[in-house]
Amino acid sequence: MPSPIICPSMLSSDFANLAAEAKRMKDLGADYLHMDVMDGHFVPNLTLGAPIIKSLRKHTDAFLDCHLMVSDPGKWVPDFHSAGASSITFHIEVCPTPAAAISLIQQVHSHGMKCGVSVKPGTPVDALPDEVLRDVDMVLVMTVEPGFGGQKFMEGPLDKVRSLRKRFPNLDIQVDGGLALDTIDRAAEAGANVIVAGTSVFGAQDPKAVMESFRESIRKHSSKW
Ligand SMILES: O=C(CO)[C@H](O)[C@H](O)COP(=O)(O)O
Ligand SMILES: [Fe+2]
Repeated sequence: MPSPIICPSMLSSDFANLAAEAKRMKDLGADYLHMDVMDGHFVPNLTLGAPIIKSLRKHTDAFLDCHLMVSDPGKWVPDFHSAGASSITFHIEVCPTPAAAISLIQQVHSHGMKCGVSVKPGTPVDALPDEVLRDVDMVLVMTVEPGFGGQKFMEGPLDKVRSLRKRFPNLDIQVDGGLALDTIDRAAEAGANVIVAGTSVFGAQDPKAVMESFRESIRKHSSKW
């Protein structure tokens, strides 16, 4: 049974103190640090790229879970590898065919990184065929439109989580967007075990308690998956 993996989204951290924020989250129990990479093209926002990952890597041995919201992820794989990224999650919407997705997954793996594949809220689960899912380490089901932190959680995408969990009982299924104390149970019940949260963790009085509640919710629901 997949175990809980809690990933604070550094998008909500104080970027001017990124190394200290990373250490704080690790010390409070984070499993992964989620790094939102946006190119101003695939999504209408710009955030960070490989140079920031490289700077941060000098200060932490944390698992850097890089969510690439970019139109041409393959172009950036070598840079993220050299920078010290632990994993790359790309969006299936940028792949013209399943073969293109499989080739990208192979490229990421050949650079020694884990690879995830993500779907936007409006993308059907059929966009993720078995031959793609067999090759990935994680699937990311977006529960907001990618581009910005602090948005309202969307319930609809949880049907995709349910269907993926039925098909792949051992797969790491990540959800991202609007995860908080009032939404975690729905995501965990549906079958998500990897939780990204920015606003609800960084905005909390007690981020450690929030992360521990997420973990508890997954433990509670995973026995019924
Ligand atoms: O990928 C993202 C946005 O595209 C972020 O990871 C996500 O929005 C996290 O922020 P919050 O928890 O505040 O919703
Ligand atoms: Fe993200």
